[in-house]
Amino acid sequence: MFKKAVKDHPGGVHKPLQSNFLRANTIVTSKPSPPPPQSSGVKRKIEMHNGGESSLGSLHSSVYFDENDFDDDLDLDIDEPLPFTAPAVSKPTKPDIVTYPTIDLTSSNDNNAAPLNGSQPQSNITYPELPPASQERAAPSSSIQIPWSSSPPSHFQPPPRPRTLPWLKEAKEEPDQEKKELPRFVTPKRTKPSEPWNKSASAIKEEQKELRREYKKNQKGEEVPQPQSEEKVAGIFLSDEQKAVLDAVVERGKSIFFTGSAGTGKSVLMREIIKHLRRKYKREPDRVAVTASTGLAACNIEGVTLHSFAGIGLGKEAVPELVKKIKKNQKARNRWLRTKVLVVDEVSMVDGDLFDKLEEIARRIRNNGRPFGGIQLVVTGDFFQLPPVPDGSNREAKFAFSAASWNTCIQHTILLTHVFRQRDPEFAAMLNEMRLGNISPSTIDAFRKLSRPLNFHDSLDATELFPTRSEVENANSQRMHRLSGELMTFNAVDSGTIQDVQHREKLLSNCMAPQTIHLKKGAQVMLIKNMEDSLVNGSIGRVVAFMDESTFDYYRDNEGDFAGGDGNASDDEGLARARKKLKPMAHKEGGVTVTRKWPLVCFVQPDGTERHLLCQPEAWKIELPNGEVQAQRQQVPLILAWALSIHKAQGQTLQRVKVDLGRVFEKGQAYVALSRATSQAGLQVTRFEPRKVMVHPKVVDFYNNLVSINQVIKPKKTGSGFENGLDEFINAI
Ligand SMILES: Nc1ncnc2c1ncn2[C@@H]1O[C@H](COP(=O)(O)OP(=O)(O)OP(=O)(O)O)[C@@H](O)[C@H]1O
Ligand SMILES: [Mg+2]
Repeated sequence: MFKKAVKDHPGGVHKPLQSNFLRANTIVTSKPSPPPPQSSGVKRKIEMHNGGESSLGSLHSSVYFDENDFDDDLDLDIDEPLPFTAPAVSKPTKPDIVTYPTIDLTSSNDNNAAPLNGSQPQSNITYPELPPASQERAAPSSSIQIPWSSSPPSHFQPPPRPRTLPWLKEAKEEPDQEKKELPRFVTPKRTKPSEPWNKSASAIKEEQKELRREYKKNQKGEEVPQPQSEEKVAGIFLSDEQKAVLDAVVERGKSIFFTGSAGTGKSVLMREIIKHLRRKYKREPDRVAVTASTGLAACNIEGVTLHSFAGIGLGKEAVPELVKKIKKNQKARNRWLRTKVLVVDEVSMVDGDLFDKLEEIARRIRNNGRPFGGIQLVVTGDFFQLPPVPDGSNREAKFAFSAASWNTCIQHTILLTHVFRQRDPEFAAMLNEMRLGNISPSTIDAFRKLSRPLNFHDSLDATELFPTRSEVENANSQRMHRLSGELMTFNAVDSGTIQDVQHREKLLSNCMAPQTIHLKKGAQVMLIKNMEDSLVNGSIGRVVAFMDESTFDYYRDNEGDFAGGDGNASDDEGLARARKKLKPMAHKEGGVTVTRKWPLVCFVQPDGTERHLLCQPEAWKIELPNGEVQAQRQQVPLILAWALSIHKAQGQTLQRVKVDLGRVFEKGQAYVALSRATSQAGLQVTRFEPRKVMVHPKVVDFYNNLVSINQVIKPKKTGSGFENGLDEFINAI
């Protein structure tokens, strides 16, 4: 069957390279290969890493090392841009690796894998006669409401305990919190903000009565009806292609690299995979290691960096030394021994040499000759986005797919094709051209037209994306200075098992939440946690007041839409009046204690509705696979959002974005910045120059050589999709 497919589609077949034995690589794509791009920017010198002498004897010498977790991706929010080098036109080279249609559809058992140094196993290849995947059928309609955003799975969980009225705190705990809708400090959706603080005295009295009634009921043990939050975080409806990857990873134990352009739901899928893997290994949670290339990306999925997981410090030494180092570190050694599945997010920033080192370390420490010591790899990222950070030496960074062991470790490469972020197919196509560095004149024109200022009829500005941290800080502090209100400072509470405060701070400095955040009324902020289905990581809003929980509770329940949204003087008067009214009542009922004030933020939804959220501290964790929380930060879930670094914006979905391409200097940066936008109407691009859209030629080669499953499977005459649905699709990978 496979031979037949190959015969029918000879162009789709490439010879595997650099592989000691055949492993299957299945690539599912519906995109035709783009022409080779013009390469530009700094030319990278690629070196192949020699793993050093790998005498096994040396593994047993006794050198003691501490666990040395260096996590620092501050450098990614680069301080100073590198000088821009004129683009050098490079001839497309032969790819270092070819992901090839040597599809091992029969092998579902990893135990069959041969040792790296073993002879080449017989390729046992069959190929199903399947029509190509129907993306249209597979994916849910792109016009459905997007119910979630980038955040770790725990953020979708309800808050730890239900809200009770402050003076009912002593009331007995609800026996089954899971079953209840859990309200948060959030107002219901409203289309129009009404006048604030317009509560009449009689209404207040009525409210007092109601509260007393509820209090009495509660004393009698009756259930107090809790205010219902309008909607819960919606369930996840994965598309068929996402489900296929999930199944291949969780049920079939495949080592997978899934990729796709920005907004194809890689992060959503990865969170779902992690959730399922955790469920699968719930009795042995340390079997699943969740890692990412950078501290920020790791923090976003509540994992650790790959360096931290490996216990290799900066990982500069040769493999034998690193192995010694790990063996002397009981915790790190155990991690290597216990791990069954290694999740790696944002792999585009993982250095290829590091990948090879880790692969060899895994085989040696685990004393297992299979690829990556038999560990199942679940890897995701988009190599057209940010590349590995150069390590400071003259050596240029090398992509993970250029690692010698990449092809042997990754059994299947799957390209997600349905773009969820941009519902407008024309805009999605423009971004895709940009991604591939192959921009047509009409697309250049269309991008140039986006230089006009954005015009929205609310108080929110577009978030400006900058390549460097200093530009971001300047832009945000200039805007803060223009605001006249009182400056409120929120300091994080940090904790964790790492006792060395400096080390812990260094880890936490990569966290999205800052140690200290200064806010004023009127400040534009971004929510950095998922709170409700419409208040998600990436939602942009404006601080309208600072208030304590009781004040918020009271007015949420009474008036709901009390904050006018623009932080003007009448709000202040209203707030003062409200406090006056609330105080005597509170004391009468047994003591509302006026606690700390938190920022009240008015978020404007894409449909124009407003939600108010009292932003109280949330937690960010850096957690090892065994559950040890190395570092934790509790902070209000906000950052200033007039400006954001491209590094911090990576992975985000933003409704209004402004990018000056004149400032962009790194490959992939322009694409990352522009692809955050959900629509052309919400994107302003200035100084658009095709030469600023820099794409690494090696990345283009890599993706060009991903062979479409459509190319090797002869479509059935009857239709373009898999006739028997998902099962067929899954069987094809
Ligand atoms: N199956 C799905 N159904 C509906 N919406 C989805 C689905 N998968 C992802 N989305 C939405 O699409 C948007 C982009 O998803 P996500 O951030 O996971 O993409 P990504 O591939 O990780 O993008 P990037 O490469 O930019 O990080 C998000 O708003 C997300 O909620
Ligand atoms: Mg993502």
